[in-house]
Amino acid sequence: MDTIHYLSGFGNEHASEAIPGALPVGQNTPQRVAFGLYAEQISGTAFTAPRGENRRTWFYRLRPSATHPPYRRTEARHLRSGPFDEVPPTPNRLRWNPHPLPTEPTTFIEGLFTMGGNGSPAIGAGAAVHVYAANTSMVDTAFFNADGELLIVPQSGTLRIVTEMGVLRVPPGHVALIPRGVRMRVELPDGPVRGYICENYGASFRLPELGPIGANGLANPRDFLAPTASYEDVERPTRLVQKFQGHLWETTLDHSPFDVVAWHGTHVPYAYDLARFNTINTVSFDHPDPSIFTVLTSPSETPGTANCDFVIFPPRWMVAEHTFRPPWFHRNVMSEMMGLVHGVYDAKADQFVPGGVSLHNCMSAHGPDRKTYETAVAADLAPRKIDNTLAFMFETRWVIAPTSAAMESATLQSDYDACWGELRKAQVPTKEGSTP
Ligand SMILES: O=C(O)Cc1cc(O)ccc1O
Ligand SMILES: [Fe+2]
Repeated sequence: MDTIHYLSGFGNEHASEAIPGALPVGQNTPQRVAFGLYAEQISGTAFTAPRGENRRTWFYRLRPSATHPPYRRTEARHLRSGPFDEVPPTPNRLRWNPHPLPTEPTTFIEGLFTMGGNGSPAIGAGAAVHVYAANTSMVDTAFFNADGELLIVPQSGTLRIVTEMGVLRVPPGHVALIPRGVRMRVELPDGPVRGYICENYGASFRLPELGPIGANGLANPRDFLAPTASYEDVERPTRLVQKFQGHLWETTLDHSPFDVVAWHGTHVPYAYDLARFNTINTVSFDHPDPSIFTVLTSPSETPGTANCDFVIFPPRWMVAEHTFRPPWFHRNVMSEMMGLVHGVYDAKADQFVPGGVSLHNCMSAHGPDRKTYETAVAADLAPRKIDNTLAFMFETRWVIAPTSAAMESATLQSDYDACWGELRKAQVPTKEGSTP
């Protein structure tokens, strides 16, 4: 396994050079950059975005990215983008089993399968949810997404993600955040992989405000790790594939695009170990709203109403007294797509399995399944650790429309509704005069 060095801190102005002296000091674009390197800026926000939001990085590279022939359209297989209008959005609760691992050689790009989404890259709002399943490393191939950033949640198998800024190692239980436009090559050092992706068309993910929680807690900035510069001086034909307005385009370079010798900036990829999440929850009674578990948020223009939140349900102690401890029954204005990295999710005793997906759209009634309910109302409320589990949710202000491929997939469960089917009616004492 290669040793990877990281820089710590979400949103920092990071700087890294693979060769001492490659990074200009005190300015971005010297007349002549050291070693004849090319200075090139990538921006992830408008130049004039407020300081706290502004994201951009300066690369110092062997060749400018501009040296490429035209792109041509290429096949997108099961990768889709907004507008999600293939099938009418459904108010029904849906759940899918995991996608099988491929039997044919399949890379990360070829193994992308879009489950659904909202908004579109054309309007710069909304998010798509993809799953991936792959068994082959990308070789002499690079990918970037012009449509938004990618939050990658591995469920099985480790990803080694080579980016323009350096290398990230992302096993299950960790996540990777790849900013819009940044080139990546996904390698599978330990064999086949499967996982989830939130493709965010809106404002980039950031740490949520902490309000009365204070200055520490939830995901702490220093646990987000950016790569250090490492470059390839490779002159071999390389396929460069991009997703642009929902379609895949490709061109062929005569060199590796991972030729950045030094860089500095804020538009950088991160890896984050979800075990570092400082989970905060009730120590008295009642089950708080799951916003307490927000790792990252993409805000919309409406305060407090996210374009998309990334929320996790990690191992934690349950201590609430005189409380129904699992997630309650609810109908939410926000729409929820969930996945499970491993273990059992505390609202679903059965059939929500690692690698699976569930969808509960705006106002669709859901909550604990029957078995969870019956167990929880009968439970002795000693402190109990929910352990060996990691579920998560992409929660968004807009309805998530599934793709036609997701609706037609053999992985779609036909009997999800049945998990709430046999909940017994409450027995209230008969009140005099209550019958018409
Ligand atoms: O539906 C779900 O399982 C997600 C969820 C969890 C929770 O603890 C409270 C509300 C909610 O939507
Ligand atoms: Fe929910």
